[in-house]
Amino acid sequence: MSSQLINGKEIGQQIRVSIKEEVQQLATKGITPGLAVILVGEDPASHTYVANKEKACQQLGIYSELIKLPEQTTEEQLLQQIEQLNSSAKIDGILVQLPLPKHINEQKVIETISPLKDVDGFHPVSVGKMLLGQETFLPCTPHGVMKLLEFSNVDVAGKHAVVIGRSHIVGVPMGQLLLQKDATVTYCHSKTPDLEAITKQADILVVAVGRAKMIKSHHIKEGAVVIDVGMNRDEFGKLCGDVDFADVVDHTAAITPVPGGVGPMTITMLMVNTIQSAKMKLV
Ligand SMILES: Nc1nc(=O)c2c([nH]1)NC[C@@H]1CN(c3ccc(C(=O)N[C@@H](CCC(=O)O)C(=O)O)cc3)C=[N+]21
Ligand SMILES: [Mg+2]
Repeated sequence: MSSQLINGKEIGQQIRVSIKEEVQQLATKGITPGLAVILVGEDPASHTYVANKEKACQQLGIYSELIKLPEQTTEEQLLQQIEQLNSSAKIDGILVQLPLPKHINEQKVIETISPLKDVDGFHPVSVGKMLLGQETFLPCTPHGVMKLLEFSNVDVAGKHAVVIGRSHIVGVPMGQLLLQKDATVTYCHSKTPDLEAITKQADILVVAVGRAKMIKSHHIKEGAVVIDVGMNRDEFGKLCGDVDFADVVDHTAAITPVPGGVGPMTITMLMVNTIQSAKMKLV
């Protein structure tokens, strides 16, 4: 079976072209969207993501501030920094890169970010609105996956969508967004007794587990659409997903690669949310 490669880099760029036009429109009204990214500590993987976000901002004409804080930063200092950004007129979006050092309470940090600037969509107010289908900032990765499906002409309505993973950041909101597009949704996780029995029924399979190449061809129904949210290093140190791409690809109707699939879309959706936030200044 010949499979369609869902190219997140290309689709992301396509969306960025229309975002750039929006930024130029806003500029004529004296508005420059602004994004602040706070990075605590020295995780090298985090630095790569942050660099990609900075690049995207530059490319699009979004003002960006990168705030690097040392590993030993106290929770109190971090909360103060966030409050300063909450009241800054130049900043429309605030992203605190996760995970944070263990001595800092992540939930407290997330709840300190103003819901008006919560471009990650992680604040309980944003999550609640998302669940109710109200307008809000959607979490970037699941939102990006929905855009990938849309741009690849994958119909969601009436399909059986299986999500593996139940993180608050990806798995849980992913299932909800699919449900809102009228999919029948099943969640699988580490306590699911017979994973394959469920994934074999998936028309659309989204994998967000964090285990290199765990999904093999025996998990897949012939002709399924497979979305790989994983971001791991294989035994050679090469970036790879949760799906064994080489093993699975010929059984799929469409599949995302890693890299070049979901990752670039996550960043594009962060830009979309930042502009959505800046536009609230218009009314
Ligand atoms: N508050 C918060 N929000 C996040 O959205 C967030 C976070 N914390 N912590 C870390 C994760 C991870 N994440 C990625 C974004 C883009 C790529 C990305 O651009 N990946 C490229 C290549 C990456 C590479 O080459 O290393 C790709 O898949 O093609 C990856 C990972 C956002 N995260
Ligand atoms: Mg994320």
